[in-house]
Amino acid sequence: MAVPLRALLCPTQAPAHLLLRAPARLCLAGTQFQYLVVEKKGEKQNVGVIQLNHPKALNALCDGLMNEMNQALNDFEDDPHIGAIVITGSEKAFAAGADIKGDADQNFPGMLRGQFPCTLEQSLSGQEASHSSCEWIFSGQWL
Ligand SMILES: C/C=C/C(=O)SCCNC(=O)CCNC(=O)[C@H](O)C(C)(C)COP(=O)(O)OP(=O)(O)OC[C@H]1O[C@@H](n2cnc3c(N)ncnc32)[C@H](O)[C@@H]1OP(=O)(O)O
Repeated sequence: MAVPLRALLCPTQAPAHLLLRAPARLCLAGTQFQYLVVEKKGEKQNVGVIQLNHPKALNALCDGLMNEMNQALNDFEDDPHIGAIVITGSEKAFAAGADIKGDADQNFPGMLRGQFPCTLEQSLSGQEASHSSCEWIFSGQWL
């Protein structure tokens, strides 16, 4: 017996109109995101939105967040349906910069000398070098 596709994707008893209107919250490539909310938005579902989601620490860029960001960016870049990627923050802050609590042995001069674990920067510069068809949009500002 054929199984409806929606039953495979959303095996819940929620009413159909809720299933259709619910945002497409993603676990890209099976990844569970702890520090990000990752969604496809837009009429054509072709805008990848990555929201930093560690508001208790003002979205400080800890290793976990940066690794997840790298994963989400790569997954969107590999998705031929995505034409733009938006990176946004929380209500209070976009991001408070490097995680100065998690990396207790880090200090500002050290970070500036290049010890900052900036996988995002690596990812962005890598994408620039590739033939990416995505536009990048950052929403918000650093504190
Ligand atoms: C190469 C790159 C280098 C860099 O990025 S250097 C920059 C590093 N960032 C900073 O130095 C900013 C440090 N944070 C602050 O100065 C202040 O925050 C703000 C002015 C941004 C905001 O102040 P307020 O509105 O009073 O918030 P709050 O109570 O200080 O912070 C709320 C919670 O967020 C945690 N937090 C804030 N910034 C960071 C951070 N950068 N790394 C880790 N945690 C951070 C705090 O500790 C606290 O949490 P809790 O309530 O549990 O104590």
